[in-house]
Amino acid sequence: MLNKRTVEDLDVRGKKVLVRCDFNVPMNENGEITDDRRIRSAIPTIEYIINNGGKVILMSHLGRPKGEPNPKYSLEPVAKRLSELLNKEVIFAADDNVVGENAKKAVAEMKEGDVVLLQNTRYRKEETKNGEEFAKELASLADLFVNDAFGTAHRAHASNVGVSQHLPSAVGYLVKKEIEVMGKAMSNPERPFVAILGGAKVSDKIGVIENLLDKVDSLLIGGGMMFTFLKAKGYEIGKSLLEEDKIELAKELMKKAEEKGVKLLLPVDTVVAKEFKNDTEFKTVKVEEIPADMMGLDIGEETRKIFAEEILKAKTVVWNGPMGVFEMENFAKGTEAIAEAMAKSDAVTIVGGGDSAAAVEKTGYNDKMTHISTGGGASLEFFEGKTLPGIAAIDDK
Ligand SMILES: Nc1ncnc2c1ncn2[C@@H]1O[C@H](COP(=O)(O)OP(=O)(O)O)[C@@H](O)[C@H]1O
Ligand SMILES: O=C(OP(=O)(O)O)[C@H](O)COP(=O)(O)O
Repeated sequence: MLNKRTVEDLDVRGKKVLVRCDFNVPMNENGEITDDRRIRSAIPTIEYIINNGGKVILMSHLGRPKGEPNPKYSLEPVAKRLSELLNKEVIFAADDNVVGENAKKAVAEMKEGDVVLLQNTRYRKEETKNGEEFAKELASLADLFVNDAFGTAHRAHASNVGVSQHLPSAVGYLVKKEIEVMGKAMSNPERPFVAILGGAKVSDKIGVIENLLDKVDSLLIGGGMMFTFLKAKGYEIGKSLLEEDKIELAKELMKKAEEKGVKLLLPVDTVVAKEFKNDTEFKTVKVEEIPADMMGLDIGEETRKIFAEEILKAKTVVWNGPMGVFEMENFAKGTEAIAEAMAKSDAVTIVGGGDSAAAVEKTGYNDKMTHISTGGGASLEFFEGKTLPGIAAIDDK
């Protein structure tokens, strides 16, 4: 059980409550939100504070704008969507400095039940460095702090960890639910236990494999993650995604898997494309035969079968990271096949991550999963058994 104060332990009436959410939602090239699960998941905490006479000041990051204001990463579309979902006005305090004149004025004018959303916290370079000054600026806006950003709980940044040091703090309903549901599933997982890793954040996530090897029976690797491993095996991977400085680590991990008797399955075939777009020349090739001028954007048909068989034998399955560039129809089949196999299996099935959750939603198999987590990297680190800094920083009960 989570030994942290929750929003219900705070007296929010008449108070300004700063709430850290993870509104890092997938968007298309037109800046439209393609999956609003992370926004919907924040509603219970926001409504609790509104209904109990508090003032809600929301903050989040979106994407990786590298410490500079960039309209591409503005939270304005999130403010609009949230306003529709809450059926009330969400005041968007658009400040390039995050805590600037607009934000201060909007907060000063708040009445009980009002909701203000600050601009993307990653517009400030101090955010990802957990800068003390920025944390104090954020804290100065409010009386209380609630962390409900489960998807960001594996980061120690100013807007989750830093700010918590300057205000009485609690976790929100989403963080509580995620920890309780996944904690239960992971406390004594039924075996075989299969983990599936893919996606594009290769250097961020390859590190979790070491600890996962102590927990799982099989590890299936697809998505952008697969090519660093294939390169480590000595294959040519053409123009596919590669983390050059992780090749050695990939070699060590394959060796460790063998020593520990964990089945580490890599794709045997891949869908390669001329360009990173849907309407381009593409074909399926064996992983030994990736052409130099093409890039792998999905797992192939043979791999889908092998992975599905492994999933159907499992009693517990955790998955983070799409198997291919599922946003493009021609490269979505691998991801669909994994979702389908998980939906058919009678195992405990947990999917995590902003894009993975969106991918599962797109397949329509979302209702067949045991749990869809809002966190990808966060849920992986939780499965590893690591302490999540964003949760550890919150006041104990
Ligand atoms: N082979 C690939 N090459 C490039 N990008 C890929 C590949 N396979 C998957 N991706 C991309 O990975 C992204 C999701 O990765 P990630 O952020 O790690 O997952 P999540 O958000 O679920 O945690 C998707 O946008 C998808 O297009
Ligand atoms: O989308 C997120 O993580 P995820 O892709 O692992 O689910 C979180 O919002 C964290 O974002 P970050 O990986 O840029 O720190």
